[in-house]
Amino acid sequence: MKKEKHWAIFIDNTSNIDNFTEALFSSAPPNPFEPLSNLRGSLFSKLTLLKFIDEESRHGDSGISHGSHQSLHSMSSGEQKRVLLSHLLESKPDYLVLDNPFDNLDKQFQEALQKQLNDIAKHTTIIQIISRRQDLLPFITNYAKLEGNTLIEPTTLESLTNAGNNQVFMGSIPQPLKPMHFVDDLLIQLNNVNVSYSERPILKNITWHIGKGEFWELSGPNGSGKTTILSMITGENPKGYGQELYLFGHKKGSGESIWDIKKNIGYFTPSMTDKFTGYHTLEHMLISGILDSIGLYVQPTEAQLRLAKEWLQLIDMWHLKDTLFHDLTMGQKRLVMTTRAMVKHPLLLILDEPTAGLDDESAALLVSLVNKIAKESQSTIIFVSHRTEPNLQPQFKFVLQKTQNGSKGLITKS
Ligand SMILES: Nc1ncnc2c1ncn2[C@@H]1O[C@H](COP(=O)(O)OP(=O)(O)OP(=O)(O)O)[C@@H](O)[C@H]1O
Repeated sequence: MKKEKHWAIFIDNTSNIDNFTEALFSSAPPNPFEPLSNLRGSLFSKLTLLKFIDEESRHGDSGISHGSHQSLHSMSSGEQKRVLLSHLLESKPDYLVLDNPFDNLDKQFQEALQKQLNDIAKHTTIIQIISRRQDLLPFITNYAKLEGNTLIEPTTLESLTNAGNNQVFMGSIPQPLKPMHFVDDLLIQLNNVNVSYSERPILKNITWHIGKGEFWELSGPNGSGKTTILSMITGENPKGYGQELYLFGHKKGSGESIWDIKKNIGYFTPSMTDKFTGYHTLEHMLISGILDSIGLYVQPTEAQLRLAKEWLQLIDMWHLKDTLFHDLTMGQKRLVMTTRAMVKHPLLLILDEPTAGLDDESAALLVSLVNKIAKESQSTIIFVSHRTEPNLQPQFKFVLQKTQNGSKGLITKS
C-alpha cells in the first residue's frame, strides 16, 4: 500500500484561504500539491456547509441529510458537521481538505473525528487547514504556513506557531454615553424551564439565575441546547411563553416587546460579520453600535466620535479608523465586533464562540479584551465556547449535560 503524504497548512489573520483552496481544486494546484491535479478531492468547510444549507432553503432539500427528518438548517452546528463529513466520505475522494475541522465540535466528537481521520488517512491524502496548534492531527508530518497567498515551508513546526499574545490594552474601558440602569441584582431568571422540539426533549428543568456584573461561561456538548438557551435569554424563542422565564425584570409574555429585551443586550457571534458586507469604516462601525444600526446613515455627534476614538485607541486600532471593516483581518474584525457589542455597556454581553476560526495569537488577544471588560464594567457576560480558552477568567460556569430526557444544567464556580 502506498504511504499517503499528509499536510497541515497553518493559517493566521493574513492567510487568503479562499484563494488557496480554489487553487488546490484547480487543474493546476500550487507547488507542492501538483500530484493532486488529476485526483478527486472534497472540501470539508463552513463554506461547503453553507452551500448545502442554501440549496435546502431554495429547493427544500439539501441532498445530504438523507435518513434524517430534520432540516440541515435547524441542526446544531456539530450535527451539521457530522452530516457533511459522512456525505463527503460517501463519494470516496482521493484527497480531503479539512478547514479547521475541530471548530464548534465538542470533545467527544473531536476524539471520534480524530480516530475516523486516522483511518481515512491510510488511503486518502489529508490536507488540514489549521489555526490552533492544539488541533494538529498526529499523523501529519508535513507543514506549511499560508501567508497571504504564499505558502512558506518552515524548518520546524515551532517556527510556525505563535505561543500566544502578550499585548496589554493601554487605558481603561471607555464609559458609555448613556449608562443603563437596572435596579434588581438579578438580570435573568430561568426557573425549571423545559424545551422540546417535535416531542424530543432538549432542555430539562433548567434553573439559571444570572446576576448583574457576573461573568459566565456556557458550555456543553454539541446539540445539548446552548443556542436554544441563548434564544430563550434573548427573548427570541417562542417556547419561552408560559414558562418561569424572567428577562430584565419582566416575565416572558407579559407585554414586553422583543426590542424592550434586545436593547439591553450586546451580542456577537462570528457569523454576524457576514451582515457587514457593506463598506463601512471602523469609526462608523463603532458608532453604529451606539445607534443599534447596521450602517451609519446619520451625521455622528461629537460625543459619539469621541467615544469611538477612545475605544479604537484602547484596542490599538485608532490609526485604522478610516479603514474599511471589509479590509480588516479576521482577528481585527472580531476585536471590532466585540468592542461594538460592548460600546453601550449593555446590561448583558453575549459572546457566542467568538474565537472560532482564530489563530492562537488573535484568540488570546480577544480573550484578554473580554477579561478586561469583565473586570472594569458592570456588564454581565455570557461567553459560549467549546474550547477551553487558557486565559479566560469567568467567575461561574453553566455546563449543559445531555440526558435522555433533555439536558440538565450544572453550575460551578471558577
Ligand atoms: N427548530 C428546531 N427543530 C428541531 N430541532 C431543533 C430545532 N432547533 C434546535 N433543534 C435541536 O435541538 C438540539 C439543541 O440544539 P442547539 O443548537 O441549541 O445545541 P447547541 O448546544 O448550541 O449545539 P452546538 O454546540 O452543536 O452548536 C439539537 O439536537 C438540534 O438539532
